[in-house]
Amino acid sequence: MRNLLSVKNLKKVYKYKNKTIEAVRGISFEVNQGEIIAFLGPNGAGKTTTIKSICGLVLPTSGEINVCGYSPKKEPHKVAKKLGVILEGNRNILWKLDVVENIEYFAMRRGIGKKEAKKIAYELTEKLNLKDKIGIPTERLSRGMQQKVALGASLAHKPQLLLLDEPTLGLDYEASQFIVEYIKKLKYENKGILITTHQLDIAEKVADRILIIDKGKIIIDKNLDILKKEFQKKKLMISFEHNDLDLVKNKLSMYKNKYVLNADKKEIEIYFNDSIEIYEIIEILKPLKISKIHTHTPNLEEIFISIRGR
Ligand SMILES: Nc1ncnc2c1ncn2[C@@H]1O[C@H](COP(=O)(O)OP(=O)(O)OP(=O)(O)O)[C@@H](O)[C@H]1O
Repeated sequence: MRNLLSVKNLKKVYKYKNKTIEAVRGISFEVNQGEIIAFLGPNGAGKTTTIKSICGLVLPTSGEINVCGYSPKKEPHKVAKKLGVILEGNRNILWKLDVVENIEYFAMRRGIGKKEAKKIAYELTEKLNLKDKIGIPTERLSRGMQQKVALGASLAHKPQLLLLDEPTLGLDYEASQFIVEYIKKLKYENKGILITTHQLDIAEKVADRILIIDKGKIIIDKNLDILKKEFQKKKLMISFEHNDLDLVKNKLSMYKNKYVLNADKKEIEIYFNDSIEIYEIIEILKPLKISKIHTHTPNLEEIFISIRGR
């Protein structure tokens, strides 16, 4: 798998009036071909600063960034040819131009000839389902359509690495779904994609790997399936042949903070630290006629909440 982006020990300190803000505090990560990474974190965690540093829009305080072999600081034009970017708020499109003109314009700006740029523009317009919007200035399109235009513009020069900052922000279900499916297809064109979002369901649908940043530091960098498995281990659901959960309550008096009773489903959810503890709990509950023990696969939202809770 070829490496498309490497970020090493990136730091960014903003100075504003008398204040210094450590927005990014020494982060390192990589993006490879055919990989979609969800870059998650609370407001102000440092996501946009990182993305802007990769694009060369923010000058890092220290650290190294390498995009397909080039440095954003020393070789910005070469980096621009390899990178497709959607920044928050669609700033990479021209509002008076229609979809074809936008894509054509951005393709030519990245060095593609006029004839080829036109061809790409029509192809992408078709793929993005925007053919019937040709001739309409982008400012007159809906938010979802504008976002498709932005995606088209970011793909105009066939970049290898895509940085998408909140690509589905403010979009309805259908438009978000379209963008998600489109992004997934790009992975099979061997592109590498870094996507920031606060919509954890979107991250879960699209990502192979989860990168979580908090207060300028990476706290998680893991494959989504592995992350789910790790968190899965910590919770078990146990149901009984009867629905007398008071019996269960009495038996578990020693483990008061470890379980939640789920009366309508006749089951308990047990949170445990290690296999010894869960073995002990099961031994205690055995006489109450357990009918089923099953694990729960957490969704990304549950994982995120539990990481933040730590
Ligand atoms: N130009 C700037 N000057 C001063 N401080 C800044 C500047 N840009 C960002 N910051 C600060 O840097 C920190 C990180 O901001 P950043 O926009 O990178 O976070 P984020 O993770 O993208 O947040 P959000 O999810 O809200 O978009 C914040 O404390 C922010 O106020």
